[in-house]
Amino acid sequence: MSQTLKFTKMHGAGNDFVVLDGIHQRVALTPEQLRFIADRHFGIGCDQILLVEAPTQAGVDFRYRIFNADGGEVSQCGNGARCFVRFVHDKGLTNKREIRVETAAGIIVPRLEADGQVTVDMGPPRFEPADIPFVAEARATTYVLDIADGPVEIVALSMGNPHAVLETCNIETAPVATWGPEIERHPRFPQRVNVGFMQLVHRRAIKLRVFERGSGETLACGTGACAAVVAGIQRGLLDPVVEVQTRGGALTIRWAGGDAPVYLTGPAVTVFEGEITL
Ligand SMILES: N[C@H](CCC[C@H](N)C(=O)O)C(=O)O
Repeated sequence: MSQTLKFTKMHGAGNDFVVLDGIHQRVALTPEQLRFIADRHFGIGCDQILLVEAPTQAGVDFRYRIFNADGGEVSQCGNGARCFVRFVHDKGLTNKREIRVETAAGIIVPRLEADGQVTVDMGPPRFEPADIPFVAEARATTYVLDIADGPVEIVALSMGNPHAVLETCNIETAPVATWGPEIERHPRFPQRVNVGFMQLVHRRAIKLRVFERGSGETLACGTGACAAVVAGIQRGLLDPVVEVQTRGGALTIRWAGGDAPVYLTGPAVTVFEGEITL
């Protein structure tokens, strides 16, 4: 039985999404159909598919589900959260400029700013290996991971999704294409991992490239930007407010440390509307 779905194509700093309203249309997609939608040659093309649903709990405005280009459902997407609030506001699904959104990783609070940027309370980072998840004897600030090219030092943490952050001295020549897929699937990350390569510019700016779990290298990764700044602050290398320069644009991350939430600010852009029959 074929289905025709209305969609909106959006991006946050070049991390691009197909956004589906699952409230006013029935959306039931298999992993194969999700992969087709994400395919940049045979489908629409995107890094992730975002599904807007009615909330399942009180005190929340919407539910937000995220699917990577490989068809797998995941629990958090920072750039997507910014596009989410722009979508529901522009589609008249809410007149609120700040909304509470239920995700598989917990509640997030995106807010439309007066200047058109969007700020998201992404919640606090989590460092316990079991929460990431990451196989380690005990929690540590950094870990040594054995890969084909030898041991590499990483910071491992969760922003509601798993992240490994490495430091590089040159973001342009960093081995994203080789170390990225190897670390993504490293056996110490039982649910795989997003792999960030961070170059320090100064205490209030970094450059970042991310090989994303389930999607490959993207032009920007919101939770990856959060994870990289948290890792830098944890290691005493960064101040509490940092500009993250990605290939798709600039994001701003704020974190006061400890159990404080991480705030992500950046753009959310609607590119076009369309329909697809599956
Ligand atoms: N690839 C991520 C999901 C999308 C995250 C990224 N697009 C963001 O903006 O945070 C994962 O598998 O956890």
